[in-house]
Order: sequence, then structure tokens, then C-alpha cells
Amino acid sequence: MIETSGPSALEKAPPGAPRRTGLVARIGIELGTLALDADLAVEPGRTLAVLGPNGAGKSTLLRALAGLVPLQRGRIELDGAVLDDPQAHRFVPPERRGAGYVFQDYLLFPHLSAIDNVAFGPRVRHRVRRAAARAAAREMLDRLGLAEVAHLRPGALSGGQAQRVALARALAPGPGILLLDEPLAALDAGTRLEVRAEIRALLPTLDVPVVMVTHDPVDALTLADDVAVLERGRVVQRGEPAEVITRPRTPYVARLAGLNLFPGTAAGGVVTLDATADRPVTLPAPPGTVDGSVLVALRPSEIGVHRSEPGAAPGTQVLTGPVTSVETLGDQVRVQVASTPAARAEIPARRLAELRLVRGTPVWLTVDEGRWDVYSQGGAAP
Ligand SMILES: Nc1ncnc2c1ncn2[C@@H]1O[C@H](COP(=O)(O)OP(=O)(O)OP(=O)(O)O)[C@@H](O)[C@H]1O
Repeated sequence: MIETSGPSALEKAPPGAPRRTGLVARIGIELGTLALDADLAVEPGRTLAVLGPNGAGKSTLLRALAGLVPLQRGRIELDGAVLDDPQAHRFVPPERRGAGYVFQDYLLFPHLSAIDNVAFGPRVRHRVRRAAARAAAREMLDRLGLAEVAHLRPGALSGGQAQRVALARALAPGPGILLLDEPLAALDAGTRLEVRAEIRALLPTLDVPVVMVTHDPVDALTLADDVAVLERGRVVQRGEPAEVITRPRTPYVARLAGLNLFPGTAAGGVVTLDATADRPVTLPAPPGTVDGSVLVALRPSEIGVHRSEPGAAPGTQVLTGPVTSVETLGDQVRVQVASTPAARAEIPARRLAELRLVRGTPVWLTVDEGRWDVYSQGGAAP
């Protein structure tokens, strides 16, 4: 057993133990063109995925939690202990934060075997004797299915094995928080599936907050309990994965979700899509819609595509414009149309053969009333 100063990430707290509060952070940092200002809260045993495009500030956020970048404003608290608070002149250095960090490119020591990489943390951080640290490291490697490669150096490991060694190394000292930076990004597609399944099995056994940054929505949707979407340094949407992906609040999330997203305005039971003043597109507001700004999501497969103007039908909205792109996706075809507002439809390949659409073909898009999903702009936004 390792003598650790903190709780072991792999052991659930015993019954009756004082309840830990996990991570509560407000991160304010300006670095180059980045202005990061994000609030996070993660309870022990839960995984938060911070999802966002390149340059959003995800790595900087994680590095601030680890103590590798000091805060300029805000505060980081883990289980009630203040790790960083510039106003109070408090800064706990990285090696004393008890954070397990898995870097994007693993950063394993190339001259040490897998087992010595894993034993390194307990030896250095907690001054555990070599034999005890190696025994604990062996247990961790066994747990992650790495017993057979314990003696190999990083250069002899496959990508998936190196990733798991990095995870074992982060967990070995019994961290109070686990930080994962794009944990699957460096893996090939097949290995990524395998390691994703392993991480997914591991996460619920941990009793610490886990923060994972990723730009891959599949990681966020399959591994996390909660998702915070970071764009240009701000959390623009947060919630459970299913909520985030079905009710996107920004064009970036809508693209990830494969949905059309239109801003609109609700007034007196009617929603008018914004930017349609010349030829207003209106739909009935669902019961309970509050007047004001709303978002309207629409699945591309709910849109009908026609080469001639359809006759007026009650309860059907019509948009029109030229095709701007046609892209096949298996047996489906995505058709982007420069209507007002611009929309993306998805039709079966055989329908494309009937319609013979190319760039510039004028088309009419039809949507039945019940197909639009209308929701308020506010709610889970920051
Ligand atoms: N040391 C630095 N000096 C100056 N600017 C920096 C520094 N570190 C980060 N930045 C700025 O912050 C931006 C966000 O960087 P960060 O790596 O946190 O984003 P990210 O969301 O993790 O992006 P990616 O997915 O591409 O890794 C960078 O594009 C850069 O403008």
C-alpha cells in the first residue's frame, strides 16, 4: 500500500468520511490573444468535459488547474483548500496540488521502464521507498491491463499502451483531481476506440473530480457526466451531454451536433426567424415560450428538398435559394442551400439522383411545423 498524503483516486471514500466538495474554480487569465474567463464546478466522482474548438483556451484552463499557469483573476479551490487566489496572494505550486495530469503527448520519461515511470510520482512526491512504490505501480499497471509491458521503456510501447501508462502514472500518487488533456487525440482510430472504452470503465471507479479537455465531441459525449463548451475563453453552454447536443446554443455546437440552428424572436405565440425580414419565416411558438430571443434547432433530415415551388400547404414553411454544396455521407447526401436563413438538408442518395442537384441549382426547402425545436436563449448559458 502506498503511503499517500491525499485520498487515493482509486478508492471510494469510506462511509461516514466527511463529504468532499471537489473542484470549484473561476479562472481568469489573459495570455496573448486569449482572454480566459470560465467558471467550473466538478464534484468528486464526476467527469467534466471541456469541449471547444482550437485556440478556445482549453489547455490553458487545464494548465491553470494544475498550477502550470498562475491565475490573474479568480480562485481555484479543491475540497475546500485554496490552490490559487491572486487577490489573497495564495498560490500552491504544481507539485503540491495533488493533481494527476495526463498530457496530450504523455511526456513519459524515455529512459525509465513503464513501471518506473508509474512509481516515479509516489517515490518523489510522497517519498515512498523504491520497493513499495514499485509494488504499488505494479498494482496500478495490472489494473490498467499493462502487466506484460511493465518492464518496457516508452519507445517500445504502442500508442494505446503509452496512453494507459500515462494514466497509471497520473493515478499512482493518489491525486485529489485528475486532469486529462485530449487523452485520445494522439491515437489512431482503432486504438482510440479501445482506450476510450477503457477510460470509460475506469472513470466511474474514481472518487475525485475529473476534468478532461477535448475537441472531439465523441469523447465528451461518451466519457463525461457534464459538458462545458468553451469558445474564445468563455463557457458558452454547459449541461449534460444529451442536453448540450440536442439543444445547441452556438453555431459551433450545432455543427458538432449536425443540426441547423436559427436564432429567432418569439412574440405573442409566434416565432419569427431572425434575418428573414424580406420574407418572414414564422412558426407557432410552443406552449410556455417566453417572448424574446429564442433558438430554433432543425435536423437536416427533417427538411424536404424540391426542384419546383411546392403549393402552399398549411403548417409547412418554405425556404428557397440556390444549392451551395453537395456532399455524400454514406447513403445520405448533405445539401447546403443559400436560403434565408441558410440551411442544410440531408436526403437519401437516390433522391439526389432524382433531383440532380449541383452547385447553383435553385431549390425549395419544406419543413413541417412540428419539426422545429424552439427553446430559449438563456438557461444553461454562462
Ligand atoms: N504562452 C502563451 N503565450 C501567448 N499566447 C498564448 C500562450 N498560451 C496560449 N496562448 C494563446 O491562447 C490561445 C489558446 O491556447 P490553448 O492552447 O489554451 O487553446 P486550446 O483550446 O487548448 O487549443 P488547442 O485545441 O489548439 O490546443 C492560443 O491560441 C494563443 O493565442
